[in-house]
Amino acid sequence: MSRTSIIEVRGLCNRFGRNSVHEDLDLDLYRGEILGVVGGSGTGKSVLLRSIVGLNRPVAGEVRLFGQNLLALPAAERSRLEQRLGVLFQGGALFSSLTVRENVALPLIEHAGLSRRDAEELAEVKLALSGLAPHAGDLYPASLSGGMVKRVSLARALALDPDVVFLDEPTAGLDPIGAAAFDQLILTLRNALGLTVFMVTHDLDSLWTACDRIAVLSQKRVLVADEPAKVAQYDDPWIRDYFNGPRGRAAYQAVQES
Ligand SMILES: Nc1ncnc2c1ncn2[C@@H]1O[C@H](COP(=O)(O)OP(=O)(O)OP(=O)(O)O)[C@@H](O)[C@H]1O
Repeated sequence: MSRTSIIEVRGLCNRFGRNSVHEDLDLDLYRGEILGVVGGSGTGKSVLLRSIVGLNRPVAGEVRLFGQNLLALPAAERSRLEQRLGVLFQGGALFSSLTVRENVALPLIEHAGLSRRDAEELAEVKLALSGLAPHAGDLYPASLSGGMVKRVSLARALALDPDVVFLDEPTAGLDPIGAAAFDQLILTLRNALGLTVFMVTHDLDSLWTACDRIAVLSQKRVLVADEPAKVAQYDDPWIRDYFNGPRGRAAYQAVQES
């Protein structure tokens, strides 16, 4: 099957003072895939995500989105391109003073120029798509469960009909049933909407259940990016411990039995 790369990261370098996070990192994201990004704590998974969506300026390298070098574009074109990306941040990053409906409507008002009324109507559609009950729109973020926060954040990430969604640890803090339901939601949305998904995760169940490929960050670069079964066999001490430790084996077994 031929694959179309819609995001190409080449020679990416990120440094914060003396802390070198990425050196010469390459990665492709293919149209329609769910890519899981894993690595030890502090290996730069979130910094990579932020570099691709334009929230972190790398010291060197290229990020090509849909064939265009993001970092070389004038601000207006860059912003247009960035609107084809939706982001679900760790913790949700919802505005606490706005209702759920207003949170999801905001990007539609600010970036798509919709009236408040139209934006709120469309927000309801996105909330339903993310598996939330109709009354959820009236709630404020403080009264939501962890699973609901993730779903509202997903609805907001989907507000502008992005081609690609970036999920930063979407199942962190959810109980196993909530996490499994979220994995299924991501799979359903990818299949129904043709989304491409970049998912930073520590969740072994998500990796085996939802991901087409896994990229492992180690030693400041992508050590390997391949199908889950191939990555699990890769000869590297961190990968061996991660996939073949008790939790890794249990997650693999659960997927085999399902
Ligand atoms: N804005 C920043 N200023 C300075 N250092 C930063 C900044 N953002 C990230 N870092 C550093 O970059 C490194 C990678 O951070 P990052 O959050 O990407 O790691 P991660 O792989 O996502 O970790 P975790 O799995 O623990 O969430 C860390 O050493 C972090 O301290």
